[in-house]
Amino acid sequence: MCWFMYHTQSLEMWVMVMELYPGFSLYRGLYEFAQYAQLEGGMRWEDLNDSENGMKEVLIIMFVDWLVVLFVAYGIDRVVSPGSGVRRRKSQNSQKKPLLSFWKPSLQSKDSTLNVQMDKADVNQEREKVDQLLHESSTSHAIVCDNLQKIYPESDGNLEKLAVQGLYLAVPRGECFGMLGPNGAGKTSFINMMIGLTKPTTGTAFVQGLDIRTHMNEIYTNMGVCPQHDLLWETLTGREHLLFYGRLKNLKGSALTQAVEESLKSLNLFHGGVANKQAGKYSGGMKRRLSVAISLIGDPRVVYMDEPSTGLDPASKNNLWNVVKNAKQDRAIILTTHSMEEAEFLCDRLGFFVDGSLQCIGNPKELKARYGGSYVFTITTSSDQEEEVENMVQHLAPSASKVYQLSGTQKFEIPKSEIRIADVFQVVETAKRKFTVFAWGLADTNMEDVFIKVSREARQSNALT
Ligand SMILES: Nc1ncnc2c1ncn2[C@@H]1O[C@H](COP(=O)(O)OP(=O)(O)OP(=O)(O)O)[C@@H](O)[C@H]1O
Repeated sequence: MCWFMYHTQSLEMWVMVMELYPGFSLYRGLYEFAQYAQLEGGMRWEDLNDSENGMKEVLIIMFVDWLVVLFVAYGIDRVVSPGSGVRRRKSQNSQKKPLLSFWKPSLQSKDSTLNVQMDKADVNQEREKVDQLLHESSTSHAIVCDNLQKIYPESDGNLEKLAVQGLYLAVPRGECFGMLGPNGAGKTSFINMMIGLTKPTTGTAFVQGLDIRTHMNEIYTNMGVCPQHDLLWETLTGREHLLFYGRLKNLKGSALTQAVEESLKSLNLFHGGVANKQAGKYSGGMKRRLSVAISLIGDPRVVYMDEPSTGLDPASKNNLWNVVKNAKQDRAIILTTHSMEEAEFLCDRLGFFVDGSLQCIGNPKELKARYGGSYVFTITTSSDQEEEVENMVQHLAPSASKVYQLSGTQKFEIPKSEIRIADVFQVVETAKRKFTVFAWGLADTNMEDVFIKVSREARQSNALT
């Protein structure tokens, strides 16, 4: 290499070519620096013009190299990263551009087509709605989730966890959307992404047209949250909490005072000096009501409530439901709950989540009709009569299936198409003449049956795949 340096004049062209390799040009530059280091003052700017050292060429070549590598890396990134590629293709193909520039399809919206299970017509329909909304200027939907996904990385011996899988969801203003699902289904993980506590692994969501990945600060001014666990200051009173959060939402003066007083009254925190008591001295139910009041203060357009009625007595629960029902008039509410009664009472639409993915979506009536094409027949006799009862039910409806049996109590699902209610009465009356029937009942499918059915089917299909 050094020999080469001494003979640069004759081999100038070759050296220039070799300098196109960044490693060589770096070596050449360092070599020249080293030569000048022996002189007094080292290398100066004017020395760049010295044709003897070739430093000027080295710098030009390095700059050109940097530019070329930059563009090559960008190109490779566009080709290798699927999301970017999709986005480019999409914008080329798209005739209609979204008016809101940030309402663009997220990185993986098309690539995940294969992941969508084609048999979930309602879930697919929701996805199509999201796709359509993303290409329109419509702001009718306060919340739009575009292939939202959360993966918790492997840590402390725990395996990687896919908590939310490619979720597509559009919630319009004026709707209360209920997220239902067994423990660990991913409901809280979803809410945590929506409120900015965690970042989505892929995909995104738009709240009032603002991207949760980049515009969370703007979103906060229009968002209310009732977290799963109350986040309250022990030493502040209920009123002080509401004044604090009201100010954060830009309420001032009489508007703030009025909003706080109304909020305290509506959630039964006003009378008996409760409003001026420190939150640390509140009961669990009072804390919960204060959390709900905080989530609604300042008239936020979007509210998330994670199991808001946990720990409330029946009267407080009823009161809370009325507050939420009134509150949803002009805002989008996403609510998670384990109470099917609450879900049915409050929510316009329900989504069932199992293992992080949306299994079905629709209004409570639709879901019951879809998953509940059967009656639930329950009968209690002595254990000795179980077989006879089973035969009787099989005779009544050959497709009936037993779902539960314990000490003489049996539960059957009977397809609605196979029986008339009058027939069931007749069969039971006949049975009563033969043996003792302690109790019996015939019920239409309720949301709990839907919940159990959806969870069971999803888990079975997950186990198969
Ligand atoms: N920080 C975390 N790191 C790793 N895994 C997590 C983390 N948080 C949640 N999980 C896992 O992600 C899955 C979803 O949890 P999540 O709390 O979202 O469920 P959930 O539906 O809200 O449950 P619940 O109804 O019990 O509140 C669970 O398996 C949970 O163990």
